[in-house]
Amino acid sequence: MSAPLLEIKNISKTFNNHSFGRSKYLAVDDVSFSIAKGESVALLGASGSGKSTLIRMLCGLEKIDPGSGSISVNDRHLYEDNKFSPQIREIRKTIGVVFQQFNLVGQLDVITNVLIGCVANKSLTDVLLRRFTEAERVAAIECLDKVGLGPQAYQRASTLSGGQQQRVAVARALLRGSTLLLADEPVASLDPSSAKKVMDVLFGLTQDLGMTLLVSLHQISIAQTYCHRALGMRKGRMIYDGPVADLTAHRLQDLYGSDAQEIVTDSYLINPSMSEKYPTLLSA
Ligand SMILES: Nc1ncnc2c1ncn2[C@@H]1O[C@H](COP(=O)(O)OP(=O)(O)OP(=O)(O)O)[C@@H](O)[C@H]1O
Repeated sequence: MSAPLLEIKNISKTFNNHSFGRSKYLAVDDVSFSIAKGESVALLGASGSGKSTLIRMLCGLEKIDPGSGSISVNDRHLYEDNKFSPQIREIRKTIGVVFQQFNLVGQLDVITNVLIGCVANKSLTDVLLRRFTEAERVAAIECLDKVGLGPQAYQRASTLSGGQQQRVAVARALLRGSTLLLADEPVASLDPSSAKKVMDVLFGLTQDLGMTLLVSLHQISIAQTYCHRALGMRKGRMIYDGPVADLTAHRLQDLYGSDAQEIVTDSYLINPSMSEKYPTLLSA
């Protein structure tokens, strides 16, 4: 296997839980894993298991607990001496993030939403006045073409479907030159057909452009269709790291507890062939 693009060692995240006096809540508990360049990996786990917190830590939106470990992307560390590395802006440029919420400015056209992705290289005034060079516009259209949205470049973002808006978010990551894509439940609020288009784009990019993908998902069938490997979280701990094909009914029970039945039934609606893999869960 090639050298890891993303390497995580023993990271933890503790939140102050204000609802219960001064108690602390360990949302991510001593997690370690690595992902090689070009891999597509599914991040699975029940609601509240820590997937979003982990993704937010990997892109530097959430700080890891002091002294709890390390995160490196392409051999560059996000943290040095418990602080963000001086190179954090450069490292962040190599990481594209797609969230469940579309995060586009609905009143702006699609191309401007993509160009906002190069904001790190421009002054705020240039961005607000939409002062982009011809070369930047051409590059943005190329990225939109890669996600199948070139013809929609001058349409208002608010007129796009949810799945199209997710693909604009992917085009934005492409324009930034990101080599690592982190997607946090990117298809959770989409119908099956739009979800398929978004996953086709995410997976196609890892195949065609050698990008690396970590995607959190609720539907096992989507993980099985697009990813060879899965990471599984339960109560903040990483309890599974292996082939998606080896996620037996027993392992799903470990991951999802009493929700395993519901997760498999939801996936079955998208992919009826699940009945062959999980007959016991589906007939329960
Ligand atoms: N800012 C915060 N302050 C306090 N607790 C938090 C905060 N963010 C997350 N948590 C808690 O950490 C735990 C993990 O949350 P997280 O959102 O990472 O789970 P998840 O696996 O992504 O869930 P879902 O699939 O529902 O999005 C939850 O119990 C959540 O309430």
